[in-house]
Amino acid sequence: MAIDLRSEFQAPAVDAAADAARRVIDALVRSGGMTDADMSAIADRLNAVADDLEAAAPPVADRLVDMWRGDGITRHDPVAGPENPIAPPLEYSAVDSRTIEAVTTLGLPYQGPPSCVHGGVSALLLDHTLGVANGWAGVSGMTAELTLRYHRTTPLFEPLTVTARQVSVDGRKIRTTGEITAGGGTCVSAEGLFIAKHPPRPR
Ligand SMILES: CCCCCCCC(=O)SCCNC(=O)CCNC(=O)[C@H](O)C(C)(C)COP(=O)(O)OP(=O)(O)OC[C@H]1O[C@@H](n2cnc3c(N)ncnc32)[C@H](O)[C@@H]1OP(=O)(O)O
Repeated sequence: MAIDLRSEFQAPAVDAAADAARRVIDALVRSGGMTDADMSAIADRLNAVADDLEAAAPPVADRLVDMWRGDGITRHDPVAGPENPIAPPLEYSAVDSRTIEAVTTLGLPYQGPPSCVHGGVSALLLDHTLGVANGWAGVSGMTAELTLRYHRTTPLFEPLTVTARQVSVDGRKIRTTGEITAGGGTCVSAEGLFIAKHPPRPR
């Protein structure tokens, strides 16, 4: 049975605000200049929201400590972080003791070729997912090499499955593979070399 890999910490109101920001980003990209909305007024309203947030935000050093509390999966990262509006976010489940997966559908903010996912976004999703698979398997590290093969374009607006599996651990060298599939076919495959080393968590 799939195991949900969410962080031990939850903050539903923060996640709801990040979801709202994702909607705003998506709607802005979708609108562009083809809108009857008063974009100057919208810019004023969005800046007012940012003013409120900035006025109440903690010092960055304090927030960094908060971001890195606990030892499990993070909530702030740009791939799976529910509190980071640039994350889709992916929601991981464990497939087995060394394999994880997430299903996501990406929209216009992540576009590269027409109606397709940007190759750099695919690389981001895979790098992070390989890293999380390592954490799940029990030995993790930093990306030293990431080799990607783009087999076919990765569609927007369709469910994508992002999978990663830790293949081997040899001393400090961790080898991990992954792929993004759509409709059962492989769009992007990845091979990563990770070195078991971690910058200290801010405390
Ligand atoms: C849960 C969260 C998941 C997050 C996943 C996200 C992943 C990331 O984004 S990590 C950020 C991106 N990566 C980085 O910034 C890494 C930057 N690089 C570094 O910090 C270092 O070069 C690092 C850690 C990779 C290796 O440094 P260091 O610990 O000094 O390794 P070092 O002692 O030189 O080498 C150890 C072994 O690895 C090998 N190695 C190191 N780097 C590489 C490389 N790029 N390619 C091939 N082999 C390498 C060495 O040859 C050596 O092998 P051997 O033991 O056989 O001689």
